[in-house]
Amino acid sequence: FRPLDRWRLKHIPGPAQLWLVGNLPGFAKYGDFEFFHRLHKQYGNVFKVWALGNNVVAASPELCRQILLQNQLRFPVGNLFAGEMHEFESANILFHQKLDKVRAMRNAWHPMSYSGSLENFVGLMHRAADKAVQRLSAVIDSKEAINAHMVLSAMTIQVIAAAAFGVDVSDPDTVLRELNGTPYTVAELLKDMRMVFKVTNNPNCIYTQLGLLLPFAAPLWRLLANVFPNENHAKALDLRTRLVPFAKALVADQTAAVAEQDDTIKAFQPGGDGTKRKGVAAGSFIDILVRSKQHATMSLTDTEIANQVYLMLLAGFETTANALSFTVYCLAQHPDKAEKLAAEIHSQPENPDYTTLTEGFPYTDACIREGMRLYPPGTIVGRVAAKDMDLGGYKVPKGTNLIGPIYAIHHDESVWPQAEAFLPERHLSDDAVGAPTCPHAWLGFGEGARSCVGSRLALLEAKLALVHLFRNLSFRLTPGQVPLKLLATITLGPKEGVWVTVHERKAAANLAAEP
Ligand code: HEM
Repeated sequence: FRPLDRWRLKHIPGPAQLWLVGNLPGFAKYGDFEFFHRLHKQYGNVFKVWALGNNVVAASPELCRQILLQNQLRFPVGNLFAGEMHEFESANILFHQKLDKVRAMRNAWHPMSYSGSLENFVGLMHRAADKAVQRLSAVIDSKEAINAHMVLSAMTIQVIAAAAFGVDVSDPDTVLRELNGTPYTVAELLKDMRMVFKVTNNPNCIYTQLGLLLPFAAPLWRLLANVFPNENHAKALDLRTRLVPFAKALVADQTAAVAEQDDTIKAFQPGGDGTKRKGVAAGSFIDILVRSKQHATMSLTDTEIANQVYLMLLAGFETTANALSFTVYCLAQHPDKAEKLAAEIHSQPENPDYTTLTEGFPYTDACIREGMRLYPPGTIVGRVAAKDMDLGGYKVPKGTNLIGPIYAIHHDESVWPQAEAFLPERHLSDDAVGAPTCPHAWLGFGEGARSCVGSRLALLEAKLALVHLFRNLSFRLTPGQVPLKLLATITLGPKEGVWVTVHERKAAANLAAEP
């Protein structure tokens, strides 16, 4: 495929490529994160690799930053949906190919990260974290192990559902709306949200692979996917038939409410009684986006708004749950660090407000950053070269796919001394053991004009959850989880969960002393 591109990259080192499948066997054998890590050790900071196209990899912090700051578009991905869903799918910011539209979408996301907006979510996060603590406490001091990853996913899914839709999701039986003549409940919404992640751009789906490999032939893949849908595509379509109309209906309601300047709406009214208007909570993401329509630089269509909300569900819960679970895993392995964390938590008020949370928990922050360094939920970032560029002395032509291998950079001994050790202190001082040898070495949320728009929300939620979890509880890993089995799909997650026994914190010192 694309022999001319291959020829133009022939001066760049890289592993031998097999006919037709290139380096795909390496990805299949190791997973992308580990494969890039190995190639980095073998070929240095710039190398090429063939995975559904030619890619050049920038594997040092400086070069990775260079590709992220100089280029703004990601690789195109074929749109596999037809009709109304085609239009919906085209509004996805991740792989949009028009920069002015991408900027308008990002402008619309920004208010969600303002302190005032985040402050609004703190109460909701406290309640969700309390619930997670209750679920974990149910097995205190019993021999029963619990999958912390499941509990934490349930927590982040609740927070994102409420933050995105402004919907109260505390009662699973609440009917949110009539959709296609049948009631759509909170339980179904949460189930669909879990499914969104599994079926969207699923790398194991043949049509997704074809769309990545040959995006210009998207009409053909679309035709095949719709005439001969495989299981993944059928599920992706099925859940869109509920989530997309649901998001669109809320957008329409809120548009009408904002037009009427009806700021009295405070909560979603399930079913409606004819006198109360349905609506979403003020300050929720839908509300923020709908209000952004009044500004020319942010203006999005209703379909584009619905797609951003849909993406918030996709990007917003699994990533945060994985980051948190990895941090809990590391802390369970290192009781001394967990003690230090608990000491910081006890030095602060029990239910800290937004300002205390952002300013008063440096060690908690450092634990999350260190968990995300060792196990970054986003293992790679991608861009397309906007023009010919010099990358570490190699000429890279315009249009080349560029990859920043976050996991490989985070595990590079020359950048992070004692790279495999869990050392939160390295994020607190330049003199600490294990402090990075160069700036910008931590890339958990990407960098530059396309970096993660949800990073502040994610960090706030993760921090607040740790504060609740480690105030009164401590965790021990059940045997057989070191090293942790990992699963790399769209994100990096724990393959079989993170299984722990749960104990009251006062018992932690004794536990640490146990063999
Ligand atoms: C710990 C949790 C999270 C991690 C590790 C994470 C990681 C990332 C990474 C690595 C990128 C790509 C950045 C780049 O290309 O430079 C990204 C993009 C993005 N993230 Fe996150 N993310 C997290 C949470 C969230 C949350 C909570 C939301 C939404 C509320 C979100 C929404 C997005 C969006 C919309 C983009 C695309 C931005 C664009 O295309 O311009 N993420 N994220």
